[in-house]
Amino acid sequence: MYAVLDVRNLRKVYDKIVAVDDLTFAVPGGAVLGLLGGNGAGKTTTISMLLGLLVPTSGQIRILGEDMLRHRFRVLPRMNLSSPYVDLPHRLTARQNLTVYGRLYGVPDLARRIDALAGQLDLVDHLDRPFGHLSSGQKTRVTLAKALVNTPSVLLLDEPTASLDPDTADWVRTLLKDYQRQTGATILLASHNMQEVERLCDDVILMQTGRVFDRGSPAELIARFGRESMEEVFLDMARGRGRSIEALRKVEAVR
Ligand SMILES: Nc1ncnc2c1ncn2[C@@H]1O[C@H](COP(=O)(O)OP(=O)(O)OP(=O)(O)O)[C@@H](O)[C@H]1O
Repeated sequence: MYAVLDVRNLRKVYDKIVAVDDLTFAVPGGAVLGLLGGNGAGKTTTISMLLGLLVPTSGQIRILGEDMLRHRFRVLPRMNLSSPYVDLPHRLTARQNLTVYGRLYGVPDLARRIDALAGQLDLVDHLDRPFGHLSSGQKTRVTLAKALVNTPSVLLLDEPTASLDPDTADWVRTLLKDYQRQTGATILLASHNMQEVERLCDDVILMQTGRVFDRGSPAELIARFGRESMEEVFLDMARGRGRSIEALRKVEAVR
């Protein structure tokens, strides 16, 4: 099957820290892949390399068939990102910020698109307020509107519901799932929120210190770890109780 995201042997070393080590995965069109790992596992570094914000130490990245290290500007118009690390100019209003991004992406009928997103993300009353005056949850929703403004085919979500209250986080997850179903977008979701991963992801890579610890659908991982939820799977990995994919391969090789 054609992989919209195709990552091979990706590695990133910062000075002496190996942040991402031999990461390989492929995501078919329309799937949602979760990158799940604790603090410092390498999730944000991976997303930054996929977008071309960071140059990998080694490895290959193809997105929508293009080699990102050579031709990322062919693909970036069809991608977008939501991240708590994205800060928008504080003096511009939410609407002005979304207008700047919408124009950069050449979004047709932009005013209407912004109004529609504001409706979906409960931002109507905040559109004309300076971004810097918004609460952190309101800012997160503006950065989500920014991530959807160009109706991306590939959406990278780094902790998309960080700083949202549980109710808002819940309907934002529904909105993202609906977006994915309606547009067929391919989504990479980095998170340490287990509910989010269980709800949104078809496939999950458990990452630990830059490496793949295990991979499967939430149901497969829960069954393999003999647990009842992804929360328990995550705690097993964090406490060194699960089996890494390398260990699983060795077991399979012996059989
Ligand atoms: N600019 C940098 N310079 C040096 N080391 C870095 C840099 N950015 C990240 N690192 C290191 O790389 C490793 C991976 O960090 P990364 O931010 O990718 O993890 P993460 O999985 O996104 O973590 P979190 O859940 O805490 O956001 C960490 O050990 C971190 O300290």
